[in-house]
Amino acid sequence: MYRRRLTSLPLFFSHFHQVKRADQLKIYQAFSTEIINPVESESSSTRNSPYVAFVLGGPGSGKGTQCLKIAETFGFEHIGAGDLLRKEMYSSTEEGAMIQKLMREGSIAPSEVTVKLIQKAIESAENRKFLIDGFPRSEENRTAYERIIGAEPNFVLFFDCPEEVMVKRVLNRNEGRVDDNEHTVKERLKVYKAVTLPVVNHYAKKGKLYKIDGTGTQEEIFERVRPIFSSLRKVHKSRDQFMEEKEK
Ligand SMILES: Nc1ncnc2c1ncn2[C@@H]1O[C@H](COP(=O)(O)OP(=O)(O)OP(=O)(O)O)[C@@H](O)[C@H]1O
Ligand SMILES: O=c1ccn([C@@H]2O[C@H](COP(=O)(O)O)[C@@H](O)[C@H]2O)c(=O)[nH]1
Ligand SMILES: [Mg+2]
Repeated sequence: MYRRRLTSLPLFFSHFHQVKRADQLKIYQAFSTEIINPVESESSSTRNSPYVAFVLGGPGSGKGTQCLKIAETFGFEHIGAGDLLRKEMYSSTEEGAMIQKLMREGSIAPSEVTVKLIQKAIESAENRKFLIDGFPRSEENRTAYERIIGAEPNFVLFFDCPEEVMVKRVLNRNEGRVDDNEHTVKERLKVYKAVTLPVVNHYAKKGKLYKIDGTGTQEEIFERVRPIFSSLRKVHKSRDQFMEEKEK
């Protein structure tokens, strides 16, 4: 009854119109944000389990920049997988040296290492709503997360951006990152196309992907992201109201 009532709410879809693509995948179009079969995952109905959005996109697509805005506006905890690994990298352990080498090469760290760091970050946060930025980067990362954490993400944001725009942004970043150079960016792009895009496709097929146009100014992009999170707020408000009524 509870689920039926929830799924009948016209929440996600009220300001999106449905269109059909040539490949017959149903998509929902809102401004320039594509929402591919959005569904509230089963696990999100458990009130105390963490609410997780993965944030994917190529190097320099603006994941970190948009995550900061989302976190500030909508009260999510921002976990940057790359940030966790960078912290580890400076820890002068053997693992740190291994991570530095991988980052310089633009390769992906072992799943066990990244997932354990993410797990620790989730467990030590008071917040229960998370943006996991830059993860999973491979199908193997994805299955390791599901196995270790025991859950799928509630949904996935994907910042879609042309290669030349991403490269320009990365090379202008100027934050002293070991991987912000022409050689590593090329390698990262290869890895992104070969290994990360299949993960994006996986979530599109599962109806969990929000594809966002990652071009334009930071503010323009955030206005494409905003309706997704505003809709979630409405979902949770309605759910809380429903539970309160039920408990009366
Ligand atoms: N819309 C934008 N227009 C111009 N510059 C941007 C835009 N969004 C982000 N930037 C800048 O581009 C650089 C890369 O952005 P950001 O770090 O958010 O990308 P990212 O997807 O997290 O990249 P990475 O995967 O390498 O961590 C940063 O210097 C950021 O300030
Ligand atoms: O899940 C992950 C995330 C990151 N890495 C490594 O870190 C760099 C930088 O990551 P950003 O998300 O762009 O900050 C990335 O190129 C990988 O080398 C990883 O291995 N696994
Ligand atoms: Mg980043």
